[in-house]
Amino acid sequence: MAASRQSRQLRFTKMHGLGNDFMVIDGVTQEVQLDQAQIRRLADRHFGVGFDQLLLVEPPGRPDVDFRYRIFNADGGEVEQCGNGARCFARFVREQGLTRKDIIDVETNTGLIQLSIKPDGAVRVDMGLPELDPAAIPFKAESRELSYAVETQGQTWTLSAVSMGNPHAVLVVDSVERAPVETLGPELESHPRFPARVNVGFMQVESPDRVRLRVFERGVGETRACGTGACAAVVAGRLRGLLDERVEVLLAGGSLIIEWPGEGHPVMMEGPATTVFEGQLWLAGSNSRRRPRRSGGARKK
Ligand SMILES: N[C@H](CCC[C@H](N)C(=O)O)C(=O)O
Repeated sequence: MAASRQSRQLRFTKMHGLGNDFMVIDGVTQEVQLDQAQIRRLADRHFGVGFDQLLLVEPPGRPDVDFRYRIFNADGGEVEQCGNGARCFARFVREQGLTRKDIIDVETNTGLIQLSIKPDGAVRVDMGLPELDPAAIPFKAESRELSYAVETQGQTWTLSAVSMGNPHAVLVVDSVERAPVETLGPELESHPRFPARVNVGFMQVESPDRVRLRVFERGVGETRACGTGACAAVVAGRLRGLLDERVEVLLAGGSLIIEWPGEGHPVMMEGPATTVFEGQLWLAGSNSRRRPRRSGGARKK
């Protein structure tokens, strides 16, 4: 029977990690059904809420984790990982009373990550092992190299290719201010050698323990910060012998601490997560059952 179309409400929280901003939705106590077109409209900074990514918190799909966490870019596409989002996720599930844990195990589309909420409110994330095999990034290359020559705009660009669950191209530049982010970013984002498209990082090495980074994100454009981009940049820089094990990554929205001992070890990321406001969405849609709220929070009529 065709469900009657009536508006339905969805609670959400607006958050950011160093200015990379998110709409976070609790899909544990609410039933969430959003299609790509709805996500794109919600991402619009004039007709919707406005965000770089939408983060959807879901119940775990396996007994050894606390939650599942899904990520959608502003263009509506679901992606594998989001570093700044992971930190905001940790803060969100605590603030919403969905957990009381300080160490949270989370399932994402590319595997498990572990989030640790520190007493000062910073969140430390084990982002897992970087992937450097071109086929797994994915990136079209004959063999694995420290860097690759990629042709576009009639020029040859030298870049590293790294996956943190999501694909990243990293270019070393003399100055992030002068880097061709607006033109080269979109060219490389959809370059045919990256079959799943790619996030494009422009890294200026100030010293072995401090870099500046701008990222043109897949499915979004340039963001104020990119957590997986910071991880990928440090991996690329270390492999090229430019960086120490612990690096401060300076982004437009602030700085992250990234630590990577080397191959065979996970990349650790530490940084802030900020809650900005809570809101209520009115969505035209079919009847929907609201999942019973967890104990202790009967909704007032
Ligand atoms: N645009 C990315 C997802 C978000 C990554 C970024 N916001 C982060 O903090 O890691 C991609 O398409 O893979």
